[in-house]
Amino acid sequence: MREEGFAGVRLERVSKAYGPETVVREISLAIPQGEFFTLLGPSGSGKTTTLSMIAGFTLPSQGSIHIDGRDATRAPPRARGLGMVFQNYAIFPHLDVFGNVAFPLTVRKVPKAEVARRVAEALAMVKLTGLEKRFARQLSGGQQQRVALARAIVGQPRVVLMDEPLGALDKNLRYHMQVEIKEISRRLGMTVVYVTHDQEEALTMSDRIAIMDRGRIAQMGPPREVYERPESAFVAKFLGEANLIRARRRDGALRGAGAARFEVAADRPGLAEGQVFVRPEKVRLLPEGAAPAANQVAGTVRHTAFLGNVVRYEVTLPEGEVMLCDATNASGTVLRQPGEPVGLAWNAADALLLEG
Ligand SMILES: Nc1ncnc2c1ncn2[C@@H]1O[C@H](COP(=O)(O)OP(=O)(O)OP(=O)(O)O)[C@@H](O)[C@H]1O
Repeated sequence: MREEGFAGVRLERVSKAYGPETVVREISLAIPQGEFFTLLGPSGSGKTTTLSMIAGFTLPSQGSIHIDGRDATRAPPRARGLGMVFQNYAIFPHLDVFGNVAFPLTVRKVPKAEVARRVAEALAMVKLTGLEKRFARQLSGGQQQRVALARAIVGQPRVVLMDEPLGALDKNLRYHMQVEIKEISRRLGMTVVYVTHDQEEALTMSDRIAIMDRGRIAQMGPPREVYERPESAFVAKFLGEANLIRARRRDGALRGAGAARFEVAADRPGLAEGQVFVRPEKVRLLPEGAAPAANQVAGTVRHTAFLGNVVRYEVTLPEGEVMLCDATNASGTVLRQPGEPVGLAWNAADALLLEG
């Protein structure tokens, strides 16, 4: 049954329980055709289970799944028309590169000449032309991963599912493959549902990210939005380093860290106390100690770490809280030493008040 108006992948209040344990709770989402959508979350948060329900390997306990306008909730995996790439490549050891990539076509009995043409195209796309006769054991990890990718796209599926496909690769190759996967998916206009626990990977590749926490979607949005505008301390901390400074409302103003006054973007006057969130790269070191202006705190350098492009300062605030400040390593910057008093400042536009 085709639904009006929505190509892509849609989940409607999907849950999965194993015995008494519910591991995915009422997830609803709509991934439009052509979107690169990532499920990001800590281990055990339900990412793989969700992807597996979209793939058809796991049946939802409740809810429905729609692919390309059709109710696919109970359709067998092969009827869903999806491409898939999983961790550890899982390319067939008894087939050469050509055989591996041709596999989805040969099982569908596609004519030989067309198989040859489409395999050649897919291999060109992942830059493996010339390696058709090699077997898995004669390929590097990255090359095996490309074979898996070529196999997933050779049937020209509209939707491709990927579960930690780059998990086994080293950092450089990982980055290279991230760019390549993103580029290929854009060129082919594919919808990609991607699972990772690597926040940098999610930020780099995705059009939208859903951050999962114990079977639920904690927040969903474009990378920049979820990074800069987290709605909870969980999301703030999961997506990189976050300062979360305790604050209470007194006489209409937010105060904390030695009575410093805080101003935030989009204040929530109904919240009597909470945590002020600001990313370390938005925090500046003041030339002298803190002046009595809003969003300035006085502290003592506890530790410094040279990270190459930035110097990370850990600064202890009056009540013992620790704040991180990533100062750019511009030439001529004088490093502050542990034990030195410093002031820290940030803009209200870069700060949020979160519950908790
Ligand atoms: N077949 C199963 N039977 C019982 N429990 C399961 C089964 N599969 C998964 N679970 C549980 O469901 C929860 C979610 O698992 P899932 O694999 O979806 O998490 P994940 O976010 O993908 O984690 P990871 O990043 O470690 O792969 C976990 O607590 C897991 O133990």
